[in-house]
Amino acid sequence: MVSLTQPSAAQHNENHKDSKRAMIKPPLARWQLKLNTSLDVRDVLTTFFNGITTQVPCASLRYHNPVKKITLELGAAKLHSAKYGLKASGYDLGEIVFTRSDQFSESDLQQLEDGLSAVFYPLRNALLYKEALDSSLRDPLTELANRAAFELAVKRELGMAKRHNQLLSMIVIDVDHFKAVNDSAGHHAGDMLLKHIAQTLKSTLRETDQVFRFGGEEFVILLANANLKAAELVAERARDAVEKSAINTNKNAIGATVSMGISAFSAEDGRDSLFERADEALYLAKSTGRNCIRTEWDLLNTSITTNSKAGI
Ligand SMILES: Nc1nc2c(ncn2[C@@H]2O[C@H](COP(=O)(O)OP(=O)(O)OP(=O)(O)O)[C@@H](O)[C@H]2O)c(=O)[nH]1
Repeated sequence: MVSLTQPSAAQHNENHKDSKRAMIKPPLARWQLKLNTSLDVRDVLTTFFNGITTQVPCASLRYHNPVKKITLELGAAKLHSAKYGLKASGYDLGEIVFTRSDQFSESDLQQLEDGLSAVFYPLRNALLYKEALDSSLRDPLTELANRAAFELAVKRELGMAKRHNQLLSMIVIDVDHFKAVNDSAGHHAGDMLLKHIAQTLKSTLRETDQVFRFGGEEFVILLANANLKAAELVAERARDAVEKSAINTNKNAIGATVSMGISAFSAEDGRDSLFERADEALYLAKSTGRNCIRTEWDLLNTSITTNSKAGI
């Protein structure tokens, strides 16, 4: 049984509950049938919004789910609103607010409620699917996006960079002498340190920068709209933060340093060439002292033969 709560029923009065409901349900409208054809939250809500506005004219729909951190706005908000909390059998799906210029009548509100009953399960399924998708793209130890997420992101970012002639930089990061941490402090401490490094890296980045656990003790950062110089500044901030931080175990504090290699997108680049140059620069950083940053420019000035370290 779906229950719709109205946390701040802008104008909805409880009396409508007394109004007689039709005993025989009308056949489902075409848009209601379509609700089950997508598992994308925005698609489901867009289908719902387009459908419900054919029955109850609305200027906008705002969906807010604080638990899943989703806020969607369809249309442009107007003065009058009707707000519903979506809850059923243990599921709290957040809230939906409809707005328009003139007040909603009792019969409008009734139709909105009927429509919300139809969208509840399609929306729940889309949220569950998103959750499953998100978890398959997240590394459980560090909670960073994982390698599969990296492959999707790099494809998307390269496409954007090519289409719109935008800048894109890649930073490949490897923890220095990490094997020694495992060997001396144990795997559990190693895991805690990796988790800590992941969070330290993330904390030095902007919301729009993307950091991934590429594998083992390797991370990758993708910086949209950043050239090599800008990426170097970001990398130096992250390197410095890792060097200065440590975790406390029962016995002592354990710290680490990281080495980094950077490449910047150019028109002829694909995923592999961009990654290879960053990876070669990382190898150069490893072979010239560690705890430092090298860029693809540095590769031009060195005669060191590079072997791919992080691999593809
Ligand atoms: N605890 C822990 N260790 C990991 C994990 N993934 C990879 N490792 C370890 O990371 C270590 C990487 O060692 P190496 O590739 O030899 O490199 P390194 O010791 O960091 O040395 P350099 O990269 O040359 O500075 C190995 O001992 C792996 O077992 C993990 O999830 N947890």
